[in-house]
This record gives sequence, structure tokens and C-alpha cells, in this order.
Amino acid sequence: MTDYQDDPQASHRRSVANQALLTAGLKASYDFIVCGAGAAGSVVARRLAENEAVRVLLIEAGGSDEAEAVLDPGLWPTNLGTERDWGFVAEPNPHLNGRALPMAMGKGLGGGTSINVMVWARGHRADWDHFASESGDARWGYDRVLDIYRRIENWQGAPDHSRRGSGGPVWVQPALDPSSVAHALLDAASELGIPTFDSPNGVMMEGEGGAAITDMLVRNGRRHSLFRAYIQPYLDRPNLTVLTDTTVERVAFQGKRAIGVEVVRGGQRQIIRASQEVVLSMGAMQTPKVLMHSGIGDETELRRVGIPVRQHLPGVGGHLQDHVSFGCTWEYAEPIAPRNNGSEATMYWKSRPELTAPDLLFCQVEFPVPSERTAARGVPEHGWTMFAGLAQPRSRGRLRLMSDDPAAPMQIDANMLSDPADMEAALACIELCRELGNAAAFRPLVRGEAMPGKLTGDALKDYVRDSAVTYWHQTCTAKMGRDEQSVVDGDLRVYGIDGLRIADGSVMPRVTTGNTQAPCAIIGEQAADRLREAHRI
Ligand SMILES: Cc1cc2nc3c(=O)[nH]c(=O)nc-3n(C[C@H](O)[C@H](O)[C@H](O)COP(=O)(O)OP(=O)(O)OC[C@H]3O[C@@H](n4cnc5c(N)ncnc54)[C@H](O)[C@@H]3O)c2cc1C
Repeated sequence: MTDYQDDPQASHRRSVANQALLTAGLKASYDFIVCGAGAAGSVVARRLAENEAVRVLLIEAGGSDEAEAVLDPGLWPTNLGTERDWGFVAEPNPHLNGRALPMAMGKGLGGGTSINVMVWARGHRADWDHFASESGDARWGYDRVLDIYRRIENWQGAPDHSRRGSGGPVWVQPALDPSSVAHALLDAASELGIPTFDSPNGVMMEGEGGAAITDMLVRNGRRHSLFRAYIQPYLDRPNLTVLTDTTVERVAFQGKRAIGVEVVRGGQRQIIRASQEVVLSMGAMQTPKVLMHSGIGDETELRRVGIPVRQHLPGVGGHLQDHVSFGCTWEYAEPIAPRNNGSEATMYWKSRPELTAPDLLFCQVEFPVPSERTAARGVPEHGWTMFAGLAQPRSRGRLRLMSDDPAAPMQIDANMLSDPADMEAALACIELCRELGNAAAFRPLVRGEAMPGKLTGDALKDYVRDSAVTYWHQTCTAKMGRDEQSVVDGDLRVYGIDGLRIADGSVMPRVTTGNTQAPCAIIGEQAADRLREAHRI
């Protein structure tokens, strides 16, 4: 293995030549096939390929990540709506005044981690303990997960030996030299009696929450996606083939055993076999879609679109969760240029004092981020937005096939704010945002609040419905657990099927409290551990 950072040009040349050779001589069979080179898929493929005797194929529908829009941390918004975004759109939602929300997800090497905001957020202790109790497997519990985080991180901030590691592949750094507006957020939190911490990824997420400067995946001023962290240093290996621009349509079977995948590449359909296992890591929209096209899902739903049933699993495509977010915006007194990724301070807090863990999630954005509806209310030219969301929403959505054609889009019923408890939490969230943004700490920096302003009753509820957008944290559509709605067990094996596991955001029993790429890395690590154990590799 070469360290890509030490000699990037030579490594790059070697990697390109190696991958050209491997993909030109694509084999009919590999030991393991990992579908999707996003957050979790990159981790699984790398860990399997660490054993030189194991032949791994990593398949990705999108293309290269070598683009300034990917690598420059400040350019992340410019990827939305491009070929690097799947461009999903949810159904019109009556709880959002009939709005149909765009639900971007990353397409290309790195998946979401090549177009996201780079925030590194580990999830709360309670999330991981919930995963353990749902799966009945203590290895999903917080203490074990903390060990994995220590193993995978290359932490660049203040030492915290009991919680942070420094020898792993994932370079994590606190925002370097953050903007005055990020410091103001921490000061405003203190004014309200909310504790502040050195990092959002230490003790802060073991209790009630707090505020901190953001940890991010940025190295030497460039995006450090999980593909770059895990796969890039292995691209020159003979046992890891990375196949881009290739779409997995179905899993191939012999009876109830997965024996490979059916893919479309350059307009041609072909089957590539896996002698050991197939791992689905295509994200919370595409993994359930491929499962359903493979005959794994709710039998009534499958029959409705004419797909023969291989395994009845009613939870496939159900339980869709996401962090719904509402933007509150302040106008700057004088323009302040965004720094780093433009989101350098974060906060987690509670909508009700009796809660023991945060249910609200705040990422400060150093430019205005209105929804398409609230844009009409007047957006300042220069300002900042509190991107404030529900960290533990109760509403659940559902994905449905509209046809037996894998190329056809799905019906995405995101169903945000359908549970009345979510509206209550949203109102508390906006109230807290306004207290923060109007606190004394911000006064030297802002001219005033641009939106929502002092609204009450139905007008405030209307603001919630008009401003709601996705945090891009789609998860839970093939959940891990032991009830009849569960799709995978604690070892991430698909119930009723041999040789098929899922490793991505879709297996979460509930969305984690915070941004989701770090938890997806953990899911990838857990999958790899179980695979290595099962196959003694
Ligand atoms: C705009 C945006 C901003 C975000 N900001 C943050 C943030 O700051 N911090 C954070 O923690 N999280 C953030 N997220 C969320 C985070 O990136 C995702 O939760 C995470 O990437 C999900 O990981 P995953 O492994 O489930 O799937 P993904 O990373 O989405 O990877 C799935 C991969 O599978 C590929 N694929 C899909 N279908 C097929 C197919 N049929 N055949 C072959 N390949 C296929 C996709 O192209 C993709 O590369 C953001 C997401 C977006 C879109």
C-alpha cells in the first residue's frame, strides 16, 4: 500500500494504470461484490481487500470524484442537481403545504461523502445503545462503537485519549480558524445556558447535548471523502477492482442464495458472480429498490408491479427517516465570507426539558439557505442561516416501485411532519433558533433577523411547512432488528436469504442524532468485521 498523501502523483498514475488493467480484464467471478462506492461501501470494500488473497469488486453507478466541485470544500452546493446527484424528488406532501421536496443523494465515487457538507458527527450514545437493543447484539452498543471510532479516526484536534484515535484512515479535523459568526454561535449558546465543548464528538454526545466548533473531513484544504480515506490508498492493489459507470439492477440467485449481481454497463446487461457474498451499499433509496427488483420485499407490493416474490420482507422500503430542517436567517451588518465548508459550528439540544438526550440538531450555515417557498419572503444578500432540524423525528415515509422496470423512478413518500409530535418539536426548534440568533453575541455581526420574525399560531406553523427541507439524511428503509418489519439481523444478513448483506444507511433502526456519514462508516466497519469473521479472512 502507498500513502497517497506522501507521493500523490506517482500513486495516482499507478492507481489509474492498475484500475484500467483490472476493469479491462473484468472477471466473471469475484469473492465478494460490494455494490455502491459511497460511505459504507468504501469501508467494506477496503477492509475486505486488506487481505491480499481476497478478490473484491466494488461497483459504482456514477463516475470519478476528480472534480473541483467535489474537492474544494466551499463548493459543495454546486453539486446539487448535477450528474453527481441522483436527483430524487419526494411526492407532494400535504403536511408541507403540498410541496414536493428534492431529496439529493450522491452518485459517483464517494457517494454522499463526495457531495456532502463534510460534517463528522458520530451519533449519540443513546442511538447506538438503541441499535444494540433492536438487534439483540451488544456489539452495536456505544462502548463497542466508541472503540471502532477510536480505531478509524486520525483526529487532529485537542487530544482526548479515551474517545479519539489518531492512527486510522479517516482524517478528522475541527474547522480551522473558524469565522466570527461560528464563535458567536457558541457565545450565544452560553448566554442561553447551553454548554459548549471542545468538540461535538466527545463527551457532548453522551448527555444532553451542547454546542461546539464542527469536526469535518477536510485534509490540507481538500474534501477527504470516505472513498478517499479508505479506497484511494488501495487503488493500486491487484485484488481490488473499482468499476464505475455500472448500475446494479438486481441480485442474481440460485434458489435463496445470492450468487452475484445483474448489472448494466455501457448499455450491456451482464451477470457478475460472487463466490462468497454480495453486499448492498447503495444507500437508503437504491438498496431497497434493488432488493424489490430482486423479489425481496412486501409480497403484495411486489405482485402489484408484477415482480415474482423470492422473499416476503414487508419492511423493505418502509420506515424511511430523514432529519427535516427549517432555516432561520439573519442579515449580516457587513458581509462575512464563509470559511472552510461554510458550516463551522454545530449544536444539539432538547425541545422539552425532561428529555435526557437531544432531539434537535443545528448546523450553522454561513450564507442564506431559504427553501424554494421561503425565498419569496425576501432573502438578504449577505447573511447566515441556522439550519435547524429534528434529530429524532417520529414521522416515517415509504418507498414504492411504480413498475417492474429497474430504470423507472420510485414513488418516494417522505411523509415529513405527518406525526403531530414533529410539529410540536419544530415549533420549539424555531423558538430556540430565534433566541440564539437574536442573542447579544450576534448583535455586532448582524443587522437583524430576516426570517421567520415574530410569528405565532397558524402563521408560524405555515412557516414550518414552507421552510421544511431535507437534511439529506435518508435512512432506515431496510432496518436491522428482530421484528417482522426488520430486513437484516445484527450481522446485517438479509433475512431468509444466504450470501446477501446490507451495509449502508438503510439498516439503521432509527436515524442517528446528527449527520449520518460517520454512522455509515461504522456500519461499514461492522459489516466488514462480521464478513471477515464468517469467512475467516
Ligand atoms: C448534499 C448532502 C449533504 C450532506 N451533508 C452531510 C454532512 O455534512 N455530514 C454527514 O455526516 N452527512 C451528510 N450527508 C449525508 C451522508 O452523506 C449520507 O448519509 C451518507 O453518504 C450515506 O452513506 P451510504 O453508505 O448509506 O450511501 P451513499 O454514500 O449515498 O452511497 C451509495 C452509493 O451507491 C451508489 N449506487 C446507488 N445505486 C446504485 C446502483 N444501482 N448501482 C451501483 N451503484 C449504486 C451511489 O451512486 C453511491 O455512490 C449529506 C448528504 C447530502 C446528499
